[in-house]
Amino acid sequence: MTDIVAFKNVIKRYPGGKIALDGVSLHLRRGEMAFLTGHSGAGKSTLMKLIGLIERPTRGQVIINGTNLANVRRRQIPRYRQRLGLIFQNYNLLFDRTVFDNVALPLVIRGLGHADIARRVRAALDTVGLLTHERKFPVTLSGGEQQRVGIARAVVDRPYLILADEPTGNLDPALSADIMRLFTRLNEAGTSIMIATHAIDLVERLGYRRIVLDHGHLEDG
Ligand SMILES: Nc1ncnc2c1ncn2[C@@H]1O[C@H](COP(=O)(O)OP(=O)(O)OP(=O)(O)O)[C@@H](O)[C@H]1O
Repeated sequence: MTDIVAFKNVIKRYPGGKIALDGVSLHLRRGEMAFLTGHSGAGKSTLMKLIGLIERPTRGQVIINGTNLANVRRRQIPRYRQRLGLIFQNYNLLFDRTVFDNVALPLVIRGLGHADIARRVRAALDTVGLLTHERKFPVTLSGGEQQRVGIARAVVDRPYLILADEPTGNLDPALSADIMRLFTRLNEAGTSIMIATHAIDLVERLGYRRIVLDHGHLEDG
């Protein structure tokens, strides 16, 4: 089983009638990194939401790491999501907690011991280059640093798949390039990654696979 993500003829129709994905079949192989691009409204976020079980497909199958998501019941969703690294444009950090506590959150929820948490949080902060910032509060960090805290939190529990929706949407080109390099390194360390982005120039420079959506249809992939 080499696919980490498999979509089989997936249709997503929102209440109200909008068809956001119209018969999408795609595969992301274990260890692969790919960029999801396409015009605004093409269906990128919808595709990500189906993987994150934030939405369910109207028809078709979504199979993640060998699990058909149709078989994941509502009460099992938090546990399912624990092994995904979800990264968003607006970082979703807790501003009343330190960098360390933000990154530690998934491990605290999972009930790990203090020593284990400290070791893993520091390893994740080291990966994103923020080891010296662990006692700071997010508000004192730049946008790029805040996004790196979000990435550290997403990778701290060793996800098998990182899903990033517009991770550089609020960053200038230099910081965006930094964040993309960070994803490249995480991928080289073995994590499968899918990144939805409008930053076509960056994607082209990096030379990874592009999955292109156009009005809910797949162009390539
Ligand atoms: N909850 C919803 N209810 C109804 N329609 C929705 C909902 N979410 C998205 N849509 C519609 O589905 C289509 C695809 O939206 P989606 O957010 O997946 O696109 P996108 O490619 O991520 O766009 P963007 O690049 O602007 O974020 C759009 O027409 C959008 O208006």
